[in-house]
Amino acid sequence: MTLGDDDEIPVTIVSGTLGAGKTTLVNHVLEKQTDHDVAVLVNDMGEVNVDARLVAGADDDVIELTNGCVCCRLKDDLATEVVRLAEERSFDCLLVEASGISEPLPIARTFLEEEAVSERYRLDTMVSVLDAYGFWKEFDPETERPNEDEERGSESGRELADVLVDQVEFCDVLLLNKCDLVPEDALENIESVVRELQPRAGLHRTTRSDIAPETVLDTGLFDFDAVRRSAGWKRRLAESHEHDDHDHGNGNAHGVTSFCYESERPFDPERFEAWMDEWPSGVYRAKGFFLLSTRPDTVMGLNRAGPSVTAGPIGQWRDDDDPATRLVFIGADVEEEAIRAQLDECLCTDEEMADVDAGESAVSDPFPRA
Ligand SMILES: Nc1nc2c(ncn2[C@@H]2O[C@H](COP(=O)(O)OP(=O)(O)OP(=O)(O)O)[C@@H](O)[C@H]2O)c(=O)[nH]1
Repeated sequence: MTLGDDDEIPVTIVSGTLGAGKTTLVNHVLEKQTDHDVAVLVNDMGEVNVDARLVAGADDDVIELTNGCVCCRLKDDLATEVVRLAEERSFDCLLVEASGISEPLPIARTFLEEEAVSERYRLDTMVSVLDAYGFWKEFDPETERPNEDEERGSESGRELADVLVDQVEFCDVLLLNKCDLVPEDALENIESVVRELQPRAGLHRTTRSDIAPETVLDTGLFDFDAVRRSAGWKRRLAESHEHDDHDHGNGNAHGVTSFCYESERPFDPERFEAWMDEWPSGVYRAKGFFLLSTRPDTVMGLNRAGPSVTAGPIGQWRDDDDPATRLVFIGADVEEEAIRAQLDECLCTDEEMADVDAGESAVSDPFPRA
């Protein structure tokens, strides 16, 4: 059955480099939109899809695709899931959040070329969330780099920059995010570089991806013919066909590796905070949630991307939850075994647990309260 234009569900694909602010944007849109019933599909590269939990209202409206990159390894899953979604429930917009290592073009192709998908969906808006702070450091040779950049390693930095160029080139709406961290003159420079790469897109400066939902939902902005005419698109389309054959779904794409630390035993707040202050080299992205001995009922969230760190309560564990720490670490040359051992050292000992249970613990809890 071929559906008419009006029946096709508009699709917004949100892409952007690791930690740029994609989940923040999705949450923002879900919170603020009133005109549309939005379904969300999130893809995360770790074995645990912490993004699904970090998206507000994650219960019913968020579909997860885990343990791979939606642009290659999970491509068939993506097609199957979105077709199933359209058959099972009615909604009037689909928001796809790609993992920070996904390239947007192969995802777009699923919506354009897979018949079962394209007869139900209409590719509507390609959104790129750009980490203006990261872009500033990557492209401005004058910039004095903070220590953490040296930790990232130049090779992976270069490869990530390639992905970034793709993301700037093929989008309809571009959020220049994290503007709070970048000085005005640098922002002007970035804007002019971005304009050269992509004169067609609507460019918006944002902090915490704060933008009106109608800027990214059902905009009608995606224009395949215009995009196809650009030389870059043809080249990338050819490359992305080749790219189908290789798998970068095991957390080793673009020189980036990841692992997930899990434990049902809570952290001692003082030791865990001290460990966070030290921070392991090579890790430039971390996210997920953790247990603290002092707050057994609270879901504590950790989100770190470059200089942005938040660690604090994000909710209460529910009855059907399985409380545990699940932290995903992403970076270049990440020393997984050493980090696991350090985190194990932060876990409460049996004695400390007994003190906490008996209400006799003298430990201080430096983390923020709700
Ligand atoms: N200072 C600052 N921090 C921000 C801004 N936007 C997002 N963040 C923080 O950056 C971190 C990463 O944001 P997310 O929305 O999780 O990023 P993401 O693109 O979904 O990350 P991945 O899915 O891992 O690629 C979080 O700690 C956010 O609170 C911003 O405009 N300014």
